[in-house]
Amino acid sequence: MKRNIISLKHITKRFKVGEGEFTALKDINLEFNKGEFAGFVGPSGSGKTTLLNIIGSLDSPTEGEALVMNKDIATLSHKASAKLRNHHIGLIFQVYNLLPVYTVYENVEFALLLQNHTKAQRHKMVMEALDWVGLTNLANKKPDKISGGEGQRVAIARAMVKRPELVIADEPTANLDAENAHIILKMMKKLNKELNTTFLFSTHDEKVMKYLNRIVSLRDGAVEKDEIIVKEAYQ
Ligand SMILES: Nc1ncnc2c1ncn2[C@@H]1O[C@H](COP(=O)(O)OP(=O)(O)OP(=O)(O)O)[C@@H](O)[C@H]1O
Repeated sequence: MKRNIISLKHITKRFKVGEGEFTALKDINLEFNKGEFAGFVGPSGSGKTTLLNIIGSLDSPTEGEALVMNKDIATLSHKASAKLRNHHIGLIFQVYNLLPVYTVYENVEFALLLQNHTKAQRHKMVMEALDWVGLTNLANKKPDKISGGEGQRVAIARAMVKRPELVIADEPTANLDAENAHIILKMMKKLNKELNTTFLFSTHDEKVMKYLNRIVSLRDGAVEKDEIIVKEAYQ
């Protein structure tokens, strides 16, 4: 059965620019169900990151209602939005943002420290997440001793270790070569199928688009097209 996980109604986002305002999102209406593997595409400046930031409760809309896992992003307190992110949303960015003084293991474990797990539970969860991305052998390495592709795989493990319902990936392949891009996309697709995690991307990358089950095209802050992709090329 389909379960709604994101409901965006009449979302508008305006930024103050000098004395005036810039409208980055204009009346966005979209619904996403649990388990979707979807992406926002569109030219630079079309509003992809702004929209992902609202869905990820990193920002709030100026107008409209954004319900994410039944939580109204516009009215969440600072503490409640941090809790939503810490427990239910995994974030992956173009830059991996690994903490350089910690090992791969510790970087992934970090995502669990705000939750109430014992050290033994954390160990099991971190090793499982590193296993998902094929990096258990690098657990004790520092980020400067691993490659860019491996760094992004650690970032995926860090996002997935708390088994979030939703993962937001903003241009996750932008710094990767084609081979590494396909490796991480296959990993994310596998996690999407096995754990039914919902993935939402922002991308310019044709390689990413080939994996998506749904492509929402944005232009000038509005939805231009919303396509469900029936045939899955890489399955
Ligand atoms: N904090 C801000 N203040 C002012 N304008 C902003 C702010 N954040 C974003 N914008 C503007 O909103 C528009 C949409 O930006 P956004 O980053 O969402 O686009 P994007 O589609 O993700 O672009 P890209 O593909 O280049 O990352 C851009 O014109 C941008 O300059």
